[in-house]
Amino acid sequence: MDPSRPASPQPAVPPAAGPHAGAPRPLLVSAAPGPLQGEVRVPGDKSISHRALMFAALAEGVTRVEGLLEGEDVLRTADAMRALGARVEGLENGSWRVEGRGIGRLQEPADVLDMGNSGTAARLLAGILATHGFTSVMTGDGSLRGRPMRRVTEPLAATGARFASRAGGRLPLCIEGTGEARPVSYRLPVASAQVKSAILLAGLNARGETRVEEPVPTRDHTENMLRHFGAALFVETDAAGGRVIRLQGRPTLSARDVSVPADPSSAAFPLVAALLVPGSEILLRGVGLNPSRTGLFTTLREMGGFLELRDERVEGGEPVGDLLVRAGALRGVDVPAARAPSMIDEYPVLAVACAAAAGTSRLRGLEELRVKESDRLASTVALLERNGAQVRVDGNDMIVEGAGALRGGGTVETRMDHRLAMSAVVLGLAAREPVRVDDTAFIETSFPGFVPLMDSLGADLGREG
Ligand SMILES: O=C(O)C1=C[C@@H](OP(=O)(O)O)[C@@H](O)[C@H](O)C1
Ligand SMILES: C=C(OP(=O)(O)O)C(=O)O
Repeated sequence: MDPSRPASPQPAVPPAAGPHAGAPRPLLVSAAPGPLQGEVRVPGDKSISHRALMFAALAEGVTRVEGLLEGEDVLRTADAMRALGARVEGLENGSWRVEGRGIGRLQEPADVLDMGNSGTAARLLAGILATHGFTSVMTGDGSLRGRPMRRVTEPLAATGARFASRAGGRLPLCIEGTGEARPVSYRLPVASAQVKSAILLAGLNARGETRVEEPVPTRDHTENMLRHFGAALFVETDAAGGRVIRLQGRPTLSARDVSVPADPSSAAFPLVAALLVPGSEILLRGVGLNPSRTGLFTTLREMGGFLELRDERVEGGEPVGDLLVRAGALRGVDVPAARAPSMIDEYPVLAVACAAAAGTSRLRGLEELRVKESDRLASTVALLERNGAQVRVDGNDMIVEGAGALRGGGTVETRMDHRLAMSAVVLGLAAREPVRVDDTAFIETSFPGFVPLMDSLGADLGREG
């Protein structure tokens, strides 16, 4: 349903000003000097962090958020909520204080809202802005300006909001919001938590019931957090696993404290590195285990990976646990398409694990990878091919011929894509020959402190500059 992306993910116009407008940060990654060992906690969950700031800004009262991801993507959301009149302050150690304004009471921003590299920030915010009675303009960096926005503007237009964008529905986007919004009823044509969330956020300031039907379940952090802040939200699940979500419009959201678990999508990188670097054993603490996010863990176990959950508990309404990972031989795997939403951001690093495994892997139903920070189907194929692995695309499936070992030796183009950059680092740590990564700067969008964290486990990155 989205207009096709340009063949090249290169920006049509220069990147917006921001940390990534600077010089690229290349890295040469050699095989880890020894086993990876130690205990770490990866940064806070990106999806939950964006939502915590947005809901807190729409709530009445003061919300404290603990463990917020202080990555570039989430800081863009913090800036946007400030520009809309909420008081958002970073305290110390990942603790944040947000003084909300209440639903429908955000103020017109004085300038263009720059959402940087973040699809989640842009799409969820579009939902909020659609049902506020002022006009705003949103842009992003060269990657985000290439990503489809019609998937949210089309359903949101049913509220009465109006949108004007660049050709193909791309940013910059002008949003003429309405304070008298009609509620939307929509069946998602694509499995996207961002689209679902944009509609629900718009529904907060619409009179009556907003209804979203998702044939394939996607991450449910928006639903959980809406309930946590006091909205009346009802979810029905059908026999095939599809869901219908109904939200009563114009609730009063009340400030509530939020505790953000460690991001399972970030944990994926040290996790796969530890499986692949011989002799490794690491413990990943406090990892989010919401079942809508754990597809990678299931898949790696099916490949024979040693992943042991310890001390499973509930923190801030989300299941979390410590994950013990031990290196060992992996075998190829067939990943069903229905699992894709629960591990959508983990395919590049899973593909690295598949290339190192023995036997063929088939990763099915990956059409959504084409519209991420880069065309991740193409960029993951290039990552593997440049480093001596055999891989091909068949329709929307990726087929990786695992050789039982990684050669390396390639230069990886990361294409403004943090997950590609981190997957390339993991590949380099487990390969025979060093891997050159053209730019690691974008890692800051989701995983600040990635290089020092990997070094604390013994990766010894950047030895050769
Ligand atoms: O809702 C969210 O927080 C996210 C949803 C996913 O995107 P889609 O909704 O496009 O699948 C995911 O790729 C992204 O990193 C975060
Ligand atoms: C796809 C991703 O994020 P977003 O859509 O928020 O840019 C990601 O983090 O892998």
